[in-house]
Amino acid sequence: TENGDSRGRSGSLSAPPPLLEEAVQKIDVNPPKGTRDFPPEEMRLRNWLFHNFREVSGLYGFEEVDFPVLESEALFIRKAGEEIKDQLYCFEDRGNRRVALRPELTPSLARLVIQKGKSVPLPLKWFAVGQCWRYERMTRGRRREHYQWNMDIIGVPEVTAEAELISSIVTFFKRIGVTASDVGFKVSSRKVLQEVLRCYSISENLFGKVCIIIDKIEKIPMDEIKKDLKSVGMSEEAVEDLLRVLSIKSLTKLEEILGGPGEAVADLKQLFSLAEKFGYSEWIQFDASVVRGLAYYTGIVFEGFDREGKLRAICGGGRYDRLLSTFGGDDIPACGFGFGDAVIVELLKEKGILPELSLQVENIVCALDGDLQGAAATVATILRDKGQSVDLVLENKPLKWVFKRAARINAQRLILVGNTEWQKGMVGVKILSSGEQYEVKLNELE
Ligand SMILES: CC(=O)Nc1cnc2ccccc2c1
Repeated sequence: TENGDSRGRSGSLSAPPPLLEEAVQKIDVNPPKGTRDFPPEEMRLRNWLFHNFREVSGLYGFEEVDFPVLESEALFIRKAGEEIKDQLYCFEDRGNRRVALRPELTPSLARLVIQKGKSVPLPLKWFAVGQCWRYERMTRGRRREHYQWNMDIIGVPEVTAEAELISSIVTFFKRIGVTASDVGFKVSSRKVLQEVLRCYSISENLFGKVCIIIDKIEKIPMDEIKKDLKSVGMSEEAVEDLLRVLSIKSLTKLEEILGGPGEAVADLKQLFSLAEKFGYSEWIQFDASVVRGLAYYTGIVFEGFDREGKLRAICGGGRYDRLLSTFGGDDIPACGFGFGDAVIVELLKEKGILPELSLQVENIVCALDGDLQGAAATVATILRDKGQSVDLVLENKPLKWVFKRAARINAQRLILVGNTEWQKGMVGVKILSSGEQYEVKLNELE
């Protein structure tokens, strides 16, 4: 304040405290249920994770895209009974439009591909990192938002696309110190399911529903799975046969049971041979029980799991060749994956390999007395113009306070602007790690 009194306007005894227009009731300083704030430490970890997402995407030649968090509800209305649909964070906006906070990114990506149409030559390799939402009854105390890294290849029907995507996730894991003994990928194909259902002449439109029921195999009791499968129209025999096929863990066995080489086995054989060439064979295994909980997958599906079996799926994805056509687009083949920001952090904590990320400022600059505040600002600007980070002390503080702050912000150097030095066009420098102290001409400071 003008009179230099740091007590603020109502400091002086004469004037009464300013009347508040309305009594401000204490607001809840916590974020809404199921959501998170990102204070500096958490934000450093999130930035580190997203930086690795982006670096890997770049290594694979993918381009970043983004979409609104708010989408038309119609994008996510699917009739296969997915959990993601009955947890849709949807509402009617002031224009009476049915809208939703996106629960996943793939439908938005499909919408953008169709919108771009012929103007973007295929194949497309796009990635996105975006916040996704769900409205869960808080009974389960689970989060209502998380960030997902998605990578998608649009316009490639061959299994080389899925092999490339899995390779990119392996690269990501290796970058952050996660190995093939920590995690693996269970890989299967929904064509396995298709071939079994076809033997029982079960209609295609049941396909999505059956997948969603099977995805719950490890989450609900087996007799409930059987009941659900019968309730969508499968016979006792069909259910038994399907469950037997789903327990298969070897491709050779699968080929026997399916009575010969079909598309499913051919795709999977090609994927496993490509995995060999990419050098990630030890990371993947065939597991017929993997179907994933999204109705639109049509072929290869995969999910990253922790080998100790303590955590939920780390990531998941697969081929979705029909999604674009269900949105009225052309019949364009596509595949992709989603990688959430929650389980991976739990895994890193479990493995004790969370990165040490601290704030690192190169300089802290402070004026040794009040009338040198301007000079300190000049010094800060000189350093900043050279690309050096500076924490400029903005008030008249005792040196003890400055040293304490320098330690807290992990400053490498303390630049002291004092009268005697300033008169000679110099500043004091103290290297905080070694304690070494010297004076330097302002124009020689680098
Ligand atoms: C472990 C976790 O936080 N999962 C999570 C959290 N929020 C979501 C929000 C939308 C869709 C899926 C979600 C999944």
